[in-house]
Amino acid sequence: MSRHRNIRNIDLDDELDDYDDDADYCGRSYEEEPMSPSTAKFLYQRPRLSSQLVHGTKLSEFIAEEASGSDELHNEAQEIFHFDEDSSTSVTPKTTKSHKVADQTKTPAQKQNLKVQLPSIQQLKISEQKHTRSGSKSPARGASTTTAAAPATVPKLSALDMALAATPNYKPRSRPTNTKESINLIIIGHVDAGKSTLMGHLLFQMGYVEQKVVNKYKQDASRCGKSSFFYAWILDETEEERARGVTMDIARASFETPNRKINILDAPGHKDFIPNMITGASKADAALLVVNSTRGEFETAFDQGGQTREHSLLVRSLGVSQMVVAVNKLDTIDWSKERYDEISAKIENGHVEAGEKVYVMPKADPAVIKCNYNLVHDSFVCFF
Ligand SMILES: Nc1nc2c(ncn2[C@@H]2O[C@H](COP(=O)(O)OP(=O)(O)OP(=O)(O)O)[C@@H](O)[C@H]2O)c(=O)[nH]1
Repeated sequence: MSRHRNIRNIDLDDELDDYDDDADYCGRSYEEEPMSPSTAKFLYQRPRLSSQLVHGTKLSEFIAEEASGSDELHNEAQEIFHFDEDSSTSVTPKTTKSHKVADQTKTPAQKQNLKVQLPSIQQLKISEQKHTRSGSKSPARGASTTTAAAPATVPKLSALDMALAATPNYKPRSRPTNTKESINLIIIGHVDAGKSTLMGHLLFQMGYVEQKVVNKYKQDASRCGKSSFFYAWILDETEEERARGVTMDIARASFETPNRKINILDAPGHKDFIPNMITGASKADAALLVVNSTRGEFETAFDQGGQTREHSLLVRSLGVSQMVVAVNKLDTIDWSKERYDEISAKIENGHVEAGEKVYVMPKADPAVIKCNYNLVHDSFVCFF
């Protein structure tokens, strides 16, 4: 048997009758179920609008009655709507199509009886008229905007004013007055050039690290067989970095000169940690390139695919245009002036061509370094 119904010849009236008969299709008909007296007393008895809106009733009176003694509601209604009760003009409701069809079937007498006169409202003024358009070409629209002007008593509040009013104790945050110029200085260079040692020693000489801390690092480092790294431990703080004697991530520290605050970003020199170095370089304002002057070491780091060139090119591409070069480990070349000149010429020729400002400065053994005091006073006069 086909499960499809022949809907072409279906009688819709019969179908609707059947639908009424099956009112309790889902179990029962709610209309037929008698309501218990206890339930009925909780039902809201809505007052009939037609009984209250008798001929000539003003909307303001209706609101006042509906409030039934509630002065607050009455006042609120009066604030929102402004009525002109002397007006003779009335507003007739818009009739829908179905209403028009129903009206055509009624006699004129019936129409007269059924006519409900709505309250006379000449002007319905809404405060805070927001929908005015200055560029409107319609005269009617322009006229309505002038009559709908907000009364002088209603203050016009912007969203910001209202937010500020909601937070009465709001005070704009003032910036601290003691602001030194802050410089992010990234320390770059080939692995084992002596970056962490140089910075650790600098911080110690400036009094940012206590003597007893350095003594402890000295003891612990020598116990681990890394005695020469005790200054580097001031910045290399993780267990793995100390055990391997290699900086793996950017280490941060800062010191202050009379006019500036210098934020040190000690970058890892090993090529495996180039991404970490780039992260630090992206925040840097200036760079300190540390080169190892030891014979063979400088050449490896500078010419033979080391990180000296790579780091300096990376920081330059990230917007760092000023760089100081510290020629380190001069003790290993017995303070040779020739070697120092050779290295500094190589560096200056390799960078000045690119328009960089490069300052090459000598750097001695950490134990005898003499640049620290002068660094504090913004002077790069060093002795070697
Ligand atoms: N002889 C001598 N050795 C130095 C000098 N500066 C640092 N060193 C030694 O060089 C080694 C490496 O020093 P680090 O400070 O760890 O070098 P680094 O550049 O920070 O190393 P990474 O961060 O791992 O790239 C350590 O054994 C230091 O003691 C120096 O001026 N002279």
